Amino acid sequence: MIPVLAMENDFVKGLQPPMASFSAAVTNFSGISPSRTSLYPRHKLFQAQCRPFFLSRSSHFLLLMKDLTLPRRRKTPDTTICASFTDVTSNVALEEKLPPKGETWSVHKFGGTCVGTSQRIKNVAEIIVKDDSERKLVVVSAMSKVTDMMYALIHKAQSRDESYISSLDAVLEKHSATAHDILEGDNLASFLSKLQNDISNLKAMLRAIYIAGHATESFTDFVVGHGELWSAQMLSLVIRKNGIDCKWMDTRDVIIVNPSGSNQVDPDYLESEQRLEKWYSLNPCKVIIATGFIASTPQNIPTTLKRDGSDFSAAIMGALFRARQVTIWTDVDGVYSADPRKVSEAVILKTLSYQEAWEMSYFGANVLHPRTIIPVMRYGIPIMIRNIFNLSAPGTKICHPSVNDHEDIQNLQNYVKGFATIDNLALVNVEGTGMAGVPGTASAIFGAVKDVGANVIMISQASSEHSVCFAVPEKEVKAVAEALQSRFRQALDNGRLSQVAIIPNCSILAAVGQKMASTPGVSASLFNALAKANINVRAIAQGCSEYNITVVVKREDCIKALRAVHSRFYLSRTTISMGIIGPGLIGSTLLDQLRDQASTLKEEFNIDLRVMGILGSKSMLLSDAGIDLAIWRELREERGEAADLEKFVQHVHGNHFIPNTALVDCTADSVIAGYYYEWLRKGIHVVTPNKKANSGPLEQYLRLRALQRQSYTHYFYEATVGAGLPIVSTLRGLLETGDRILQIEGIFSGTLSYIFNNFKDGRAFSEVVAEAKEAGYTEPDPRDDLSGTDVARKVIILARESGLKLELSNIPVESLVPEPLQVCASAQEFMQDLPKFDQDFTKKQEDAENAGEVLRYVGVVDVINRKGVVELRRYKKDHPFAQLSGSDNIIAFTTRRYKDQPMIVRGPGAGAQVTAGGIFSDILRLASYLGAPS
Ligand SMILES: NC(=O)C1=CN([C@@H]2O[C@H](COP(=O)(O)OP(=O)(O)OC[C@H]3O[C@@H](n4cnc5c(N)ncnc54)[C@H](OP(=O)(O)O)[C@@H]3O)[C@@H](O)[C@H]2O)C=CC1
Ligand SMILES: N[C@@H](CC=O)C(=O)O
Ligand code: NA
Repeated sequence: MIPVLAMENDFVKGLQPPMASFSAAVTNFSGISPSRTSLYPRHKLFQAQCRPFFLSRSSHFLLLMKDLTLPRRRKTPDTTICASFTDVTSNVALEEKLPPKGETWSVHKFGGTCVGTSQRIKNVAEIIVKDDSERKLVVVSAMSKVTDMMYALIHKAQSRDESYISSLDAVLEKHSATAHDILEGDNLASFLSKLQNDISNLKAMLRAIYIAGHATESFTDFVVGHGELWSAQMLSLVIRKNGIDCKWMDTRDVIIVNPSGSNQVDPDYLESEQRLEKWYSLNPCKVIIATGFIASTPQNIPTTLKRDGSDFSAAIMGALFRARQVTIWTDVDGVYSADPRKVSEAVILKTLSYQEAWEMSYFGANVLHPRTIIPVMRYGIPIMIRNIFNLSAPGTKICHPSVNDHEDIQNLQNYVKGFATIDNLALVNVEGTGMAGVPGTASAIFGAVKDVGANVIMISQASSEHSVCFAVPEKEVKAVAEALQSRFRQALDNGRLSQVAIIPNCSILAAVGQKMASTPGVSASLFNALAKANINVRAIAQGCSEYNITVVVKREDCIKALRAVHSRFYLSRTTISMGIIGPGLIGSTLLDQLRDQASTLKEEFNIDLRVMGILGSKSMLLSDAGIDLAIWRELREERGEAADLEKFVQHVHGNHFIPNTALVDCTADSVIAGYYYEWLRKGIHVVTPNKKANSGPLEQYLRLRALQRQSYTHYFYEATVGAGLPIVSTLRGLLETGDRILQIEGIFSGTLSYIFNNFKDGRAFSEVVAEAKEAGYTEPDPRDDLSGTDVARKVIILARESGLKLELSNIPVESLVPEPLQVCASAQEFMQDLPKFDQDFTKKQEDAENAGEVLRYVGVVDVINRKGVVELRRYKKDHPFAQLSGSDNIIAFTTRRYKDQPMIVRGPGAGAQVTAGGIFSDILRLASYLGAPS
């Protein structure tokens, strides 16, 4: 029995060749006789030429027939027609060899890019060969671009473009070159011969299409499916070369589908299963390389699985084999929580439920097409999305959610998996009092929409029933509006409907997640994030499916909205947008420390610090996603712009996607310090080593601290005293736990400590000062250290912290700056002239030395007497203050609890590393206040 399967009726346009000749031609060729004799009785077949154009177990034949009865003036289809047949009669006695029961099969699908080059085909083979733990069915797509090339052949042929011939040569060349790269000997020869044969058949078929000026759907499907046939054969030969028991499968022999609506097909599982059993009985093996994308109709006409066909093939095979797992190999690490081109923080999702994957793909995320999920979902077979170019990435697993997935209510990511958007939409709002309580209104509205063939993407109706609002693609909205105007003309005229309004330029933002909609707080967080980003929501829809909340926003707001909601659910609560002001010695050291520690903080503590801007006195560098701190200096050189404090602050804080902002002031500038109040009021946290704010005018200081206490905005300044030493925090700890400070006495200047620790053995004072400056201990202007001002500032900071209301001017300070140098115009001039006074300092030092004492520059906060003092004192050599070295600070807290023995903190109190470390630990303190784990 030979059913004639593919006589293309529309192609031959009613042409009816005499069956006798037709039949004879077929019989002649293959020794098989057609069963239907009623075909083409009116026409005379002039010439029939049959040859197999693809040989598999089902042989397809190409029949070129010249029909003499066609009127001469008709150019198309001229005198040649085509038909394809499938021989399903050669009923070879089948041994019942089914895919072995009890054996685990896994299904793998490799897309076009995975088999795009010879090397990639080898890589795929390696992945398959390496793991022999289970039997595998491997679905392959055509090599990348080949399917497009094949469609182009059809297009060219039917548009009578002769270049289809050279394009076909290119197809041949591509596959032949690949085969030469990966195959050898008999394998190569047999593949090339099949390839050559296919190409000459295709040439004949394309010629027919060229003549006809038309290609039917099944002809097209037949031609385009060749890419898969060739890639599957090549891959199977490479795998067999590795000694693996491997066969290739033309899935047109196995997967049977029925057309189901526009550009869709439904698999016939029962029939496919039977065909698989038959196929396997003839081809038992451990590894099957199957063609993706192509299938047959129940009448054995070649067809395709349409869009995303190879994924669908894999899913169908997964279901037919009851596979342990279906792995879709692609070129991305998995499914992202949002489009990574729009949201740089998008993350790869570890798991998705089938429904979530479904929803995400509906909204355009690069996930499996919903229909590819259905076959495997039925059997609960997990789908893995893996990156063939990054085998270390675990990928995304699509499966039934585990019961534990929803236990952790705190972790909102369990509820909202991802976000997706659809652009170019318009909202239609049908409004009027006449709609309420009138059955059939919705039906009339959507009936009118259906009549113009528009696709309704989202619907929302308030329970007051006064308006129905829905979204349609922008390009369809005009027709929809006209249809509604016409359908409701009367209602609009008599006022039952007040308007049919169109809101153009809209986008949909969808949040997708299992149980999201039924979990308290999730939608609140979503809308809160949108509100914070100042995004107006035009319409809302939440299906009862609970997997999706959809909002409509203005198109220009869409990416901003997407980023805002994504950050809300995916960024750590301790993501901080930071602006570093003053990339001098301390600021640049801090940036380098941040660079070195950022990934550890993110991975281990979930603290995500993003430097969004660096501001110097002349130039600044801004970034939207965070400056690459490995190259911040180069970037500043290349892309720096003129410094603008207002723009800088707006940039760092104006980013709605990052929940927290911190400005880190590493200048010594009192003007910058003057902004702290305003920043704190805006909710910007401030961290600084700059002493100017806390030692400035008392009133300003008190205002600042009062604001800090009232708000949840934080202000940290540990490095202002003792650099990285825990001085401010120690004092706070004492005070907050109810201790009473009596006195704080210490060496507060790293510079002066260094100078007096090293000013001995006949060394010149000026030389040691230069050393301290060089070591980075001094203030930007070293006179601030030598004058005692810097120490006085520290004394004031601690005094105020202890509750004393003192001004800087209340602290008597013994300056070490020689009187004549107090008027020097610059720090440089001061350093130049300082040697002139070396003798005076040497004298002081020798006097102390002769008395068995050392010079130490100390500061004292006398809390009992509510005063402070800064002076050069002499201490016996066995005094703790005499034991210091380097830039050591030493601070003794005498308190009610530490009265007999003061609490002492000692260690290096100046220098770039320790100071930047102190600022860094303030930043981390801020992160922990914001909720970072301890
Ligand atoms: N050195 C130390 O051991 C310690 C220092 N500190 C404090 O750290 C701070 C920084 O000191 P250090 O790094 O040594 O000083 P530097 O002079 O090396 O750096 C100061 C930086 O601030 C920048 N700057 C100054 N004014 C402004 C402004 N208005 N806007 C933007 N940027 C400005 C400067 O920019 P530009 O270069 O363009 O002029 C420079 O980059 C000081 O407040 C100091 O008291 C605290 C504890 C210890
Ligand atoms: N210049 C200061 C630096 C720290 O505040 C010092 O020397 O202590
Ligand atoms: Na400190």
